[in-house]
Amino acid sequence: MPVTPFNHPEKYTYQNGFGSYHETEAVEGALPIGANNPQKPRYGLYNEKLSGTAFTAPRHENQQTWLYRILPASAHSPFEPRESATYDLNPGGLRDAKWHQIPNQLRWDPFDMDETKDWIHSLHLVAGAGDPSMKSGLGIMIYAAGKDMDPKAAFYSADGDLLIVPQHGALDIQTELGKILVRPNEICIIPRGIRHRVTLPEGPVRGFILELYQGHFQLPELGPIGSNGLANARDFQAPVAYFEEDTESEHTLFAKFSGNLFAAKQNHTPFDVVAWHGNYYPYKYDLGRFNTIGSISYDHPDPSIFTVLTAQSDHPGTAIADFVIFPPRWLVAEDTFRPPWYHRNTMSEFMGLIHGQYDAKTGGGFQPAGASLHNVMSAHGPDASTHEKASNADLKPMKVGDNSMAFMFESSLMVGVTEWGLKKCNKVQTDYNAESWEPLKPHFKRPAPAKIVNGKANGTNGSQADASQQPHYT
Ligand SMILES: O=C(O)Cc1cc(O)ccc1O
Ligand SMILES: [Fe+2]
Repeated sequence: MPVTPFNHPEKYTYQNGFGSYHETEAVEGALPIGANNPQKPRYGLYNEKLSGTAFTAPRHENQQTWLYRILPASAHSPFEPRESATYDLNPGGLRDAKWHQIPNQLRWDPFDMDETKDWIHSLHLVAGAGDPSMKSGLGIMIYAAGKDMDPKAAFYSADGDLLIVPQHGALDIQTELGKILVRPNEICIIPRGIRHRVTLPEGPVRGFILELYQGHFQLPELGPIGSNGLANARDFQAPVAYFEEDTESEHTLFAKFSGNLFAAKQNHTPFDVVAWHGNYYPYKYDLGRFNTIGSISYDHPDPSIFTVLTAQSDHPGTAIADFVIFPPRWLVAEDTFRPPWYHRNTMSEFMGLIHGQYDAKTGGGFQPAGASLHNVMSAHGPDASTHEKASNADLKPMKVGDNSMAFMFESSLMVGVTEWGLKKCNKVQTDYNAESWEPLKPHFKRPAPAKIVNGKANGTNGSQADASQQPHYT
């Protein structure tokens, strides 16, 4: 049987654990013992440190990795601007990527595939907040590509950590620290600065990216849930060291720096790390492993119970970005309107659909590869057809989201939309409100007049007055 990317015994090998200190060597003995930067590293390698946090970041936040490589990352020509007339992922608005702050609920039809693009050129900034040059905020991008990156090219973003959410097609990501294969229903994080090359072993790809301009993702606190649940630490996978040996041919190193593209030349492969140890590395996670927790009595809980990863602001519990999923799950709540409630939020909510159907939007307008944005205090909730179904449903235990996966990038920041996201992509639905909420009918029926005295039923505090109105469970 020929060795393909999918049956090669060693091509995708991972080490498990979130935030773990990992060490890995592709050549036995390449990792120094009891030291980080020996005078003469084994096998003539160079020592190099990659810092993902300030040197003096507190120990529990500190992230760095030591690399043992054939040539240092600095061995390249000066960077030159590339595609400066067209490439713009800069939210500062050099050309057309300025944030438009608008209160409208927005929804996008599925974003198009674009088979003419490679990974680097496939990125489109749709929305976000803040500024990578200030290391503040986040960017939300769409990618759609059909071409492998050049075999002699590598790319990194200096702007932030890339949380990649594939919607279609597999990404074979060769990173400096090893190889990762990511498919839809999995996610991958490539931290700031890590050089990578993306090829497409199963054809065209499309998906979503949250670029975190500040901080790093962590697992959410579990509180009373206890020591297991939601995304379990052992299910996060980091690659093992894997290197190429090419110190002759010309390579191009692309950098996204403050949203602009630059390129430099070097006459050796950037993927020459023979061994590494540390806690700053790319990793992947299979969303199918999420341990979903929900109400087993009554009421619809906050969606924070579905948080996979969170990047906290300086105010604990308030996120710059939460990555939340809506996986297949059982709904059993009694006397409950089971879909999400009608809602206004001080946080902004950008949602996307990977596949299937989202339980708050059964009207058909929220489609796989499509997205929606409910910004700070923009009112939203189930569409009219969902409300109609859910308020009359027989409340048997019911599985929702079978073969489905929606997600949310939730942020405490007001999220602006770029010119591309608003206009150029040509995907914004004009009938979102008209289809979703404007058809909602009033169902209010005033109780018999005798019961109302000064706005209070029977002259007492209305809400608790009539115990027969309260739910009771047997
Ligand atoms: O708006 C949405 O669909 C996301 C969402 C889901 C949920 O279960 C509760 C609140 C919420 O904002
Ligand atoms: Fe919401």
